Amino acid sequence: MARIALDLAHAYRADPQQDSDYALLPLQMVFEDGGAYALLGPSGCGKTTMLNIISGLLQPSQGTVLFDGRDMTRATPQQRNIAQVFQFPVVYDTMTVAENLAFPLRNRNVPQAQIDQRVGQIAEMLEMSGQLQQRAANLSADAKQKISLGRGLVRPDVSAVLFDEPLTVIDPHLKWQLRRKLKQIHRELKLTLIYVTHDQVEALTFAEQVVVMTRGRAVQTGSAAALFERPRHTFVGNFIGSPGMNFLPAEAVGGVLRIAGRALPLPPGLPSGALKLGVRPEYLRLAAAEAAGALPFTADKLQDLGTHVMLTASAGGATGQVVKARLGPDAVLPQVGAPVWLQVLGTHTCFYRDEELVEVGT
Ligand SMILES: Nc1ncnc2c1ncn2[C@@H]1O[C@H](COP(=O)(O)OP(=O)(O)OP(=O)(O)O)[C@@H](O)[C@H]1O
Repeated sequence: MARIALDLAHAYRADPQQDSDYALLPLQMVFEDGGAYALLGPSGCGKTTMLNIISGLLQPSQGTVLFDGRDMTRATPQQRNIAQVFQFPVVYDTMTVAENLAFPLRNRNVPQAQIDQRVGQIAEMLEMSGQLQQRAANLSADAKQKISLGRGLVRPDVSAVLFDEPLTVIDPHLKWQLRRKLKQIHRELKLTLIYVTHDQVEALTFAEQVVVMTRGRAVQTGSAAALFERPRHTFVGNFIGSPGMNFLPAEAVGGVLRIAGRALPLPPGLPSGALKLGVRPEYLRLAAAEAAGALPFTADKLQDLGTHVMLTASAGGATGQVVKARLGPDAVLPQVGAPVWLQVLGTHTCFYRDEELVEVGT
């Protein structure tokens, strides 16, 4: 296992001139030894580029990759001792499941007794013990991908195991089981795992630390709770959560907070000027008319989602801003088309300037 430190940037084109020429803008990042990380972001944000730079399939156009303080920037994947699991199964059809799992160990002349022990352990973790003697050729795509996962995890001495969207081909129900399984495997094997995905549920269930990326930038690294509670960037607020955070344009001026033509009490510590107020649907509560920290909206839509009702409401005035509020079972539901007051200020409310979080004591 290794502590992996990146201090680099990458452009696929020579002589990059502007931010958009970079697949990865200059970044510093550390993956601690034994940690479970996810790289999360939309298509094209640079996840695979970062993964390939860690594995050694790609050399960064500038900067360094350190493993335990050693410069590995120019080292090959073999020298880095990395295991990789890709989107699609990489298995030998003519071999049995056991032979496939043993392959990475046999390649490194690990003694047979150790191979048997480790293959048995991994097969048990992946619930494949009953299939060890079956030929891989006869297995389903799901089972083959489980073998690929097992082959990635079988060597105890790797620097890290890298996963590139490994559950894409997996049936949705099994996917859910495997996500939880991988988390358990991480706890038991204590390998450094780095997992690329564009699926927030996958990232948040699997990883201890999620690196949220957009357009070549790692905008926040944090636990699921931190990304939910204190998104450091509006992109994170919007990308994490379903639906994402609500944002309202605001202005701190003359000792008040102006939003949608109304003046609210100014939270302490907030700098003056243009801001965005961010509040998650989970924290946007119904309020009494004219309550402090609340704003009037019009109830546009109510969706009963079984465990809760999702209210869609719009602010009056020039902004016409639309927000979503997740109403609990005790909420007195407004009539569609009727005015509704929503509590926008509270301990969970965040403020953003130039899309970055402003730290305040609300
Ligand atoms: N070999 C390449 N040559 C030129 N540009 C590339 C190459 N690979 C990726 N890019 C560009 O670099 C940027 C980042 O791509 P990357 O594949 O790292 O993103 P990603 O987040 O992994 O996306 P996806 O989820 O679609 O795989 C994109 O703009 C992409 O078009």
